[in-house]
Amino acid sequence: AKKACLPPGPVGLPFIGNLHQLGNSNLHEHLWRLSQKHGPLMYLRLGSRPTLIVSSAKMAREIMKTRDLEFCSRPVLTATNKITYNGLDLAFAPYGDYWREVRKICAVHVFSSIRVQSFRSIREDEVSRTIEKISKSALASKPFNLTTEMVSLTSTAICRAAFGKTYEIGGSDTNRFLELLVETQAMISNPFFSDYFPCWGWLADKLTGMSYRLGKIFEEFDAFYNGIIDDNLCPNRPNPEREGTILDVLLQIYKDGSFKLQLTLEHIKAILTDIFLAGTDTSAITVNWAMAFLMKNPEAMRKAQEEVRGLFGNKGFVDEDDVQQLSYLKAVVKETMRLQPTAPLLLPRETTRECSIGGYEIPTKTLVYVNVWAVGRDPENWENPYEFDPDRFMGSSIDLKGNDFELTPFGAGRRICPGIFIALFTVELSLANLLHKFDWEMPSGMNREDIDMNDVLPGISPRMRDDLCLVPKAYATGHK
Ligand code: HEM
Repeated sequence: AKKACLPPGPVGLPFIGNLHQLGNSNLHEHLWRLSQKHGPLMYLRLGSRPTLIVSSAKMAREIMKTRDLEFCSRPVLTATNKITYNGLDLAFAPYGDYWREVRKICAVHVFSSIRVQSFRSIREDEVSRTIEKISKSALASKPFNLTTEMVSLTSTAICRAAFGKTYEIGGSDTNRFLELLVETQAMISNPFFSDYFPCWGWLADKLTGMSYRLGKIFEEFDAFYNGIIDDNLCPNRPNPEREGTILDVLLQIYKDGSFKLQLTLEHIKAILTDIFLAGTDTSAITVNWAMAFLMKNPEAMRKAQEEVRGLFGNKGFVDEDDVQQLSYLKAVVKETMRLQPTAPLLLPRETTRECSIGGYEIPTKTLVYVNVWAVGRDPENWENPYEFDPDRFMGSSIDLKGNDFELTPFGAGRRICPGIFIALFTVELSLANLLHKFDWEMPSGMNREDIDMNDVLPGISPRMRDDLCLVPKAYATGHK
């Protein structure tokens, strides 16, 4: 029989494979360096898991388009499996009938353009409240923490879309819920031994206390959801704020059984967890990276501000219709996501069966990471790849919606991010208003070089270790 030829990769150690070769933070950068030596299809063994790292646009197209069906499952990992009620969600469910059905339900009822539009007023309202807060800070000429504010904005907007205004930030329940989300992000960024050493890993996870912490987080989430669901299902407590929320819509499907798949409350809770985990930090972090790039590139900042002020200088607020005219701003977002994609390795995928690609054999159940951070810096695709230059996208047809494989920060194919439009609306609207209403300066005693974009906290969506604190100066626009 023909001997399977695995893609090249660094030589590993017995037992742990290549685990010891992975740095802790900037994993994407580390893998990029390794792939420069070994090629755009690189094979690693993480403990007992075969792993493929994909680092070129050509190979990304093979994986997410040509061979998407073979590469579109997800690995069952300890942390995500637990918090998604054993994969009853959308993002971490393995490929199969179940995932197809849930994806369909969500495409129609959660992510459709009608639904996304129905939450427009929430986004605009939350952005304008943030702008008011910043205005106060501008009056006092005080530094403003953009990082925490953006997280608060996106979390509040998603909470309102999911549950209604009743559960807005400020209530102690919701604050605890948001803390839980932060703890969960940390949990899913931390590898569990059981993910790589199935025989004894569970014991190690128990000894390190990881299993216990995970169980506690899960119980708290579950209790929070139970409270909200009871409240929603209680006929004696009608509340117009809840109508049309994501939870309301999913509970309707649950009650009238109108889908092929019988939705249970556990499915609903798992889907909500996805929306919170995927939908809050990601958009906030993207705005944060964009502002950091603009601070370091004053010429791009000037152009972006001139555009939005030139077109809407006489308005008090730039709304979502206006944003559609801001082509330079959209180029800034693309350029940000090229150089610093929010999820540099996308979400992990897993092969559904053994297959061959690029002349190599890939075993079934191989863990697959597409390194879009590496693709964004590949001189094959980009001129002066390390330069932040939004102009490269002006007049270019490259979009980030999964059609152009040199720029796929939202993934592509069957597993592409279904929240892409919610995300882009949120990011572009926030950024447009931050630039329209304020000039931004470094706090006294600091200069632009002090913004350290290389020192990042590890995770699916790495973020700068230091919060981005800037001094806003009100720019006189027209009337409200
Ligand atoms: C800037 C913001 C965002 C970025 C960069 C982002 C990126 C991604 C990426 C890279 C994937 C994996 C794609 C793949 O495997 O090919 C993904 C999946 C997903 N995203 Fe997003 N996302 C963002 C915002 C959102 C928002 C706002 C929501 C929901 C409200 C959302 C919900 C999801 C879900 C449910 C999945 C799983 C889809 C599946 O596996 O079928 N995302 N996202």
